[in-house]
Amino acid sequence: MTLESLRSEIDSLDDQLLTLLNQRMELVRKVGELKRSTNAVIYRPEREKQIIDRLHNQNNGLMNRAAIEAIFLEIFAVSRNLELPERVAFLGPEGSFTHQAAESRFGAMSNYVALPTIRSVFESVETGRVRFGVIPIENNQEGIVEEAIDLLLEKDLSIAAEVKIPVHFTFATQSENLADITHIYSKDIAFRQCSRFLSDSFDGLQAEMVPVESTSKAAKLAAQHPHTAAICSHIAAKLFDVPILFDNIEDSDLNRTRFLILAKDFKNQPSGNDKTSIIAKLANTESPGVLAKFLQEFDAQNINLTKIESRPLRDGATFRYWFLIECEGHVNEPHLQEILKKHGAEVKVLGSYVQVE
Ligand SMILES: O=C(O)C(=O)Cc1ccccc1
Repeated sequence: MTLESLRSEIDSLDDQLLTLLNQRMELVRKVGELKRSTNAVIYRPEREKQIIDRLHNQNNGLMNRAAIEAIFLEIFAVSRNLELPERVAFLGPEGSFTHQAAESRFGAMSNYVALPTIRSVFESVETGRVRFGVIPIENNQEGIVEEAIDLLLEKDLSIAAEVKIPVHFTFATQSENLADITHIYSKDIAFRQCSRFLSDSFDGLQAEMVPVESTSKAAKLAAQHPHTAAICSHIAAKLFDVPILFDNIEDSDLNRTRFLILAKDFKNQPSGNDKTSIIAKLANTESPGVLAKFLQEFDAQNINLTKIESRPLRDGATFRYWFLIECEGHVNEPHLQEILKKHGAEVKVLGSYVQVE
């Protein structure tokens, strides 16, 4: 086959793809009309998972699961945005890891709003200025983002989905010499994930670590101030035009961060592979065994717990805590309902959503 004929075959396949995509959009539009008449939600992560699973299982071509997922998530996002452009807020500025997490879910066509703090993302979802908000929640090497966990208690939002992405850090600065750097900007959890690089490179030097709201804010600052540096994403360093001195400075190359997609009053249908996040404010935790008995109820119902985090209740001068608990399964399942019914107002479900590997 000549190059010419291969190209013309590709062109003809592209024509067919375009026709098929337009037909698909038509059908999605009809689904949208039906949904609007019943006020149902347009974003359905569990339905998207079902479609990707089905395509992956029947696939016998060159495309692997990641490729199928990348292309179809974009098709889903384009379909939803033709219906009703979704406004999605994220912890900005542009180029943050949260921005990457948001784009990996909502595609290139959504209407993005970069906000300066995690709190402002919660508030814009709360007030309805945006439909979805994306925030970082924890890192697999360094643990939780405290501010995000505390806001889950303070605000009344639901978790619609989780996203996990690998995180690699770049050291960017206008200085040619490390000894000239007076300040290094980054997000607190990013400093923790690069501690070995920092102690090896800045031992004996004077640089001050300055925590700021996000790593892309750090890049923006490093672009404005010559004798400073940022620990940020490669994308943010490029975006704000800060020269890159080192890439991949994280302590662990298995570094991953988990993000949550927040929405107001959002409920997913069961997908068959779900996770549920619960806030537990247990009464009488001064008495022995209250927390232990609560956790045993999950064991008794054969429910696997995947996370427990305690955070201060901040009710006066006491040392009392609330717990963020995550378990496998969907809130509609009877064994989880048993526990929830028993505890009434002590527990609040933040959401059941597709569990991501
Ligand atoms: O600061 C950012 O870019 C964020 O999105 C938060 C964050 C920081 C460090 C690792 C992953 C996410």
